[in-house]
Amino acid sequence: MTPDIELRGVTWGPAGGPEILHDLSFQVPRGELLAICGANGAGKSSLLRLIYRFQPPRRGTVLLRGRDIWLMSAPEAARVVAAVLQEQPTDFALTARQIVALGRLPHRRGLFAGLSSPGADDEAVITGALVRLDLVALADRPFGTLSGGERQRVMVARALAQEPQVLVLDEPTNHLDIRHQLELLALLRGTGLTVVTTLHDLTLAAEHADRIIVLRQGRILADGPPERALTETTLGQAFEVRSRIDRSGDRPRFSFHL
Ligand SMILES: Nc1ncnc2c1ncn2[C@@H]1O[C@H](COP(=O)(O)OP(=O)(O)OP(=O)(O)O)[C@@H](O)[C@H]1O
Repeated sequence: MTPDIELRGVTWGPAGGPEILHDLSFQVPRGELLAICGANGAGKSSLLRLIYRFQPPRRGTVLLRGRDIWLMSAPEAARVVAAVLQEQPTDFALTARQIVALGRLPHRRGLFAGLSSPGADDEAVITGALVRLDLVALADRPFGTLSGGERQRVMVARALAQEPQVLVLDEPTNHLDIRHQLELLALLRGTGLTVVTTLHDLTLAAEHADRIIVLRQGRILADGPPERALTETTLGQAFEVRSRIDRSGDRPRFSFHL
């Protein structure tokens, strides 16, 4: 089966700046939950921006379900891939429901598509996303009055309302308390969608990801199931710390030292 995402020899750097991502190649099969881990500045967010069609590679190709993402229109790509980013919208006066409704825009057709109000089908999808993220009681609250964790859940609901096949998330557990972190990862798993997410929390990544790519200075240092990708050696190289992994229990326990 064609992988949902494929990078072929992808290199990226900002215009006029140095190369940040170097010759990356990998595939993400349908339904896989892939976590991208690595130190600050390793290139994780830059990599995600290539996958949700925000920035084109300098060299190489990003394919979405076998098609070059830059040969797709922006709405076409947005019907396949939705992103939950660290930056949140600044239109604080919109209600949670209105923000989630923005997820329907790529599905509207016609000249004034963006201006028309949602139809009955859209409303059902929007309500479904609010229910899944436990936001019904907050649906009519202005976004600006919500807590950081509540806002984060609204952004995930907006992405689900987009009805994508691929979800890309940048540190989605930031701002979430432990219960909501676990719920979010269970929810991501339960969607059956292809998920690519950055995660700083290695315990969460080890427990919930099918596969982990460890990035170091814009290169793939390790790529495989958690127990193969997260080893004392790779973690030592990726984060420049001494690490110990205790695998005696039913889940790995990580400890780190300078
Ligand atoms: N548009 C840009 N212009 C200049 N430098 C950039 C740009 N985007 C990213 N960089 C640089 O590329 C490197 C990788 O950044 P990126 O945000 O991808 O790292 P990251 O792994 O997501 O880090 P963090 O864990 O801190 O979020 C950093 O040194 C960053 O300053």
